[in-house]
Amino acid sequence: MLRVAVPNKGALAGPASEMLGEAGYRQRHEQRDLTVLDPNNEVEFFFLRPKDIPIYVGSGELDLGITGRDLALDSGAPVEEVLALGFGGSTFRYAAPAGQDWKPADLQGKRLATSYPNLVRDDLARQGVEAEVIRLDGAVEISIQLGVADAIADVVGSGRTLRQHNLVAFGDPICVSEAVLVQRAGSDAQKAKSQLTARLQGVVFAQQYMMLDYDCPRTLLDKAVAITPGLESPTVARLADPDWVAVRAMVPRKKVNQIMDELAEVGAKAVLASDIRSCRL
Ligand SMILES: Nc1ncnc2c1ncn2[C@@H]1O[C@H](COP(=O)(O)OP(=O)(O)OP(=O)(O)O)[C@@H](O)[C@H]1O
Ligand SMILES: O=P(O)(O)OC[C@H]1O[C@H](OP(=O)(O)OP(=O)(O)O)[C@H](O)[C@@H]1O
Ligand SMILES: [Mg+2]
Repeated sequence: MLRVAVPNKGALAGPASEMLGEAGYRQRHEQRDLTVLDPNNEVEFFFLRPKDIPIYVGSGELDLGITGRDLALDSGAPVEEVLALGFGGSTFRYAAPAGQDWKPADLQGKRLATSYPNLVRDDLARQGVEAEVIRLDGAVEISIQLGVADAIADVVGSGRTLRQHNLVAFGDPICVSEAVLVQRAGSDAQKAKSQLTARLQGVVFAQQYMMLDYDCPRTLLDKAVAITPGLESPTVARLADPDWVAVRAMVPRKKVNQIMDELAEVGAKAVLASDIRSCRL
């Protein structure tokens, strides 16, 4: 039985469970359930705090876990990334009161509040800056106005929380994070682990691509295929009208509208874009 850790709360919990559901795994119905058995797939899921997940996986108690890259690094646990999952994207940054042009060197001798003390200490050491690191559990952005810190290092998503507290981020991001699937560093390749990884990879990939279908005059096919080369090569099917063909190709989701414009420009008709739920390449 494969044992897999999944975030039980916070920013990663919902998307992680959705992705596992999309990959065909049974997920919990009750928010409070701490375990779910999926006997058909021979997997047991453990719903844990995302911060604790690297500890369980690093100790070898659990085979795989979903957590944030930033949390995995801060934990210092011996885990390695198997797959980046494409959700929970954030940066981890220094921030301080607006109105001054802050640089990391300005942190010398200052009090710096954070929930990720190891990540911060490592970065300060790399930059040769000595600062007092104050460890807080959350709501770090308020610590400056409450007088316990001069600057912070915290997760930035949309940037809204920083703006609300009149703080500005500065310096290069300490970490560019997203949700990741981790295993114990150096652990063996195992069939059950590879199967779960491949299924998640299929969902991650499907979310990055869309399927395009369109009709195209046979004389313009080469131009259209150059716009939508597909992964291997697009599928081209005959239509009842011998002068026309139907084309089907996967395209990167981010470029889909631009590609549809280009196809329309070369003379394609009935251009349809649809979501892909999962795929195996
Ligand atoms: N606003 C956000 N946008 C994107 N990712 C975020 C955001 N907030 C947190 N994350 C990511 O989610 C992970 C952990 O955050 P989460 O809020 O789930 O845990 P936590 O803050 O430790 O728990 P708690 O909320 O109970 O204190 C990190 O990897 C972080 O990068
Ligand atoms: O840039 P934004 O989109 O505003 O998001 C960033 C905020 O989100 C997270 O907080 P969370 O909700 O996890 O609360 P916490 O501080 O208690 O962990 C993070 O710690 C920041 O405070
Ligand atoms: Mg949080």
